[in-house]
Amino acid sequence: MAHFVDARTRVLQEESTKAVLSNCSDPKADLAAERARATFDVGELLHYLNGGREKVERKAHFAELISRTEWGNKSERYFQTREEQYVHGLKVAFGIWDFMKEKRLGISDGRVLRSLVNAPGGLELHIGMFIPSLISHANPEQQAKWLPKAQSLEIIGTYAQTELGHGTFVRGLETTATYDSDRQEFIVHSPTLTSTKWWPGGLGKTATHIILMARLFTKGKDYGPHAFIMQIRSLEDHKPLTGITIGDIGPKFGFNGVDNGFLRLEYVRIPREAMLMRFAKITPEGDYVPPPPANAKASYATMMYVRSTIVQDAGKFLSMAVTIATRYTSVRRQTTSSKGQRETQVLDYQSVAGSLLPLLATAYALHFTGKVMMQMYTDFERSRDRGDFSNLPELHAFSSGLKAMCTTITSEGIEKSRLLCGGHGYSRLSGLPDMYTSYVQNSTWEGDNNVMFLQTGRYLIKSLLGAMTGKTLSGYAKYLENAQFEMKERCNVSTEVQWLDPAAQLAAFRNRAARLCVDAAEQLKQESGGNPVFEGEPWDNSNVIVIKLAVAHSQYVIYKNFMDSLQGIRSRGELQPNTVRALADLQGLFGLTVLEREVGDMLESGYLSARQVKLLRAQQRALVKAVRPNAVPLVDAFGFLDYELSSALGRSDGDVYRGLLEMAQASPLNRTEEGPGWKAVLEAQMKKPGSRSRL
Ligand SMILES: CCCCCCCCCCCCCCCCCCCCCC(=O)SCCNC(=O)CCNC(=O)[C@H](O)C(C)(C)COP(=O)(O)OP(=O)(O)OC[C@H]1O[C@@H](n2cnc3c(N)ncnc32)[C@H](O)[C@@H]1OP(=O)(O)O
Ligand SMILES: Cc1cc2nc3c(=O)[nH]c(=O)nc-3n(C[C@H](O)[C@H](O)[C@H](O)COP(=O)(O)OP(=O)(O)OC[C@H]3O[C@@H](n4cnc5c(N)ncnc54)[C@H](O)[C@@H]3O)c2cc1C
Repeated sequence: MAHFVDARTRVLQEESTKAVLSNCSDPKADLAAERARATFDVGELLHYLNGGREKVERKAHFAELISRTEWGNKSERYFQTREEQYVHGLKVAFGIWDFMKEKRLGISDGRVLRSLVNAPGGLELHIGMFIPSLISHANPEQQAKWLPKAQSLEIIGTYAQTELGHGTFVRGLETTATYDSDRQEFIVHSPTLTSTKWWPGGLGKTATHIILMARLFTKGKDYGPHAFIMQIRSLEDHKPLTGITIGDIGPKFGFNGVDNGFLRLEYVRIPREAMLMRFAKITPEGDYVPPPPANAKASYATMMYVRSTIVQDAGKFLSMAVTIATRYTSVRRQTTSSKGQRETQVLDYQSVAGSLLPLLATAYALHFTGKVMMQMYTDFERSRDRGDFSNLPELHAFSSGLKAMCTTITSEGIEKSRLLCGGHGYSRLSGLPDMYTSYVQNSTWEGDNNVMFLQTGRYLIKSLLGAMTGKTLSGYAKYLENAQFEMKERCNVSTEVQWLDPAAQLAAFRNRAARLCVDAAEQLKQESGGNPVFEGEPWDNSNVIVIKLAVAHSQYVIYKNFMDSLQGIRSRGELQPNTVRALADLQGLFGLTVLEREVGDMLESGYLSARQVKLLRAQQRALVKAVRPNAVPLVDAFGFLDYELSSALGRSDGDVYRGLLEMAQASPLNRTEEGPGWKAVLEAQMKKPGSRSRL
């Protein structure tokens, strides 16, 4: 009902309103002014990063269409209960599926749609691991039987590997698959409490089938973990099959639209053909045929695929967080130095810009590394299909370290972005809390980050030891051939501006990694009392330095990818000079920010002098300033749509306060004026006789 305000009240208020308006913020104008400062053509970069104008327009068209569907409507997004989230997540998955079928779209469009709606649900593992496992582990007959059913959603699968007792140590899995040659069947069983499968996404209430990772026993011998396909629920009434107990594992830190589940198996029989037999096989008589030695780790291939996609996506999530924080801190004004002056845009505070703009640069760095990672995985698949597994060790080392590095950077980056948004960053309506709680599991799943770093460190130390005996190295570890030379190297930068040279930055990254590799190998030798031992106590006692080495190597790789990508862009003339210049500033800012954080190692090793560190810091600060005018244009170039970000603070028009007020209206607490607590609790207590007497 309209509220009547009399004339006297209005007149009295008029003066104070005028005073407030004179320096009140105008967020839309602020954002427009930021865009006017661009030193490069935003459209050009937008199209370059997103694969061309046509793809950008296609995404906007999809967003327009799906935002009008029931499953694509995001207005209730932040107010759903867990059950609502779960059911909604399923509707989204099926909605996308049908949309793709109706419009005859391929997987790359599917990725775009999934990213636009951004509502992970019970089908994540079906798409992310069940189907990929069939493709990489099943033989042609098995693929012919299962893939059509999986691809038409006749069955829904997940990947059941982790158990209550073991996640990291895959060889320690306790679920058994014991071959019975009389009936040509496997008996799958959970022999202990700790063998209960725990965590698989979609297992709780959605999946009808699983890829089961279990220890294969035949003729009394244990052959370690292998992959099997089996049905767990009836296709008629969705109830668990005999001998199978399944359920949801309860609420989690985030990602609650997904029904991560538990599973117990009690002497369940599955046919011999349930074992995925592309590489290892079992004969009807129960003889085990191992995979060729070169692909002994072939059963781990799905994990490597997923790690590669995680690396590919890390940059996208960081870019989303940075887009929200950059737009918001450009329109957020706080504190004025003198009366009558407009308050300062918070992005102009050195403390804010100094944290946020390096994150913006990092988001670009991760974008380029994501591309390199996927290219490397695709190359591996091609050679694997020809029977050539020679690049598997490098792919494993590269994807493990980058998975750990990129997810650490992005997890921390989302949280830093949230903090930079002050109080409004704590509101779910900013989009940042949900982004954090549903992203941060990337540091744990698909291999805990420290464990993944250790895999990379192991590979690097072995490479170094090989090089010392004359072995030629290839790929990103090639620099270790010169490790002895690097031990004597000193940085030759003598002016601030020399730090802008990518070669100087790359040399520092490389030198730090090479020296750490030598140190780590030395420590491992000492712990081993001679020849390095890559397991047990000597290895465990060297974990800290090995992880440090893997971090340094991954940082070197990310920087090198950024540098090489930019060189490629330059030499192919793909972007105009102004755009390349803006990217070069980001490359420098990324490089110097990481080096600045790690100077301790380089001072300790003697590679850098205290004076060179001072010069480095000064140049890093100068680059923060250089990037500042392009901050909003550079996040605009990522091309996120408002629909995609679902953030009151990240709105592309800058109208953040209206955004907060409008989005808050959907809160279920606002359904009635008095609120749900009035009748249920407040009224009875507040009107209780004697309630006015004090405590
Ligand atoms: C919506 C509809 C839309 C439709 C549209 C469609 C759009 C499409 C959109 C797409 C949607 C996507 C959705 C995504 C969702 C994804 C969700 C992901 C969820 C994540 C799930 C998980 O979380 S699932 C479980 C993962 N669980 C692990 O990740 C365990 C880690 N644990 C280990 O991985 C091993 O345990 C560990 C440590 C290596 C030790 O393994 P180990 O003990 O056997 O080995 P050792 O350490 O002894 O090493 C012995 C030698 O093996 C070498 N080696 C080791 N591994 C190797 C390997 N992989 N390859 C080669 N070599 C390897 C090593 O380098 C040594 O080599 P060397 O001897 O020469 O030095
Ligand atoms: C949201 C989510 C979804 C998941 N989805 C699935 C799924 O679909 N399917 C599935 O099978 N699994 C799934 N997982 C399980 C996931 O893969 C494991 O949690 C992960 O691999 C880590 O294993 P863990 O939990 O046993 O940790 P642990 O190995 O117990 O780690 C605990 C700590 O010990 C350290 N540590 C462990 N081993 C070593 C070592 N050898 N050297 C040094 N340090 C070590 C780790 O660094 C960590 O700090 C999911 C997990 C999460 C959180």
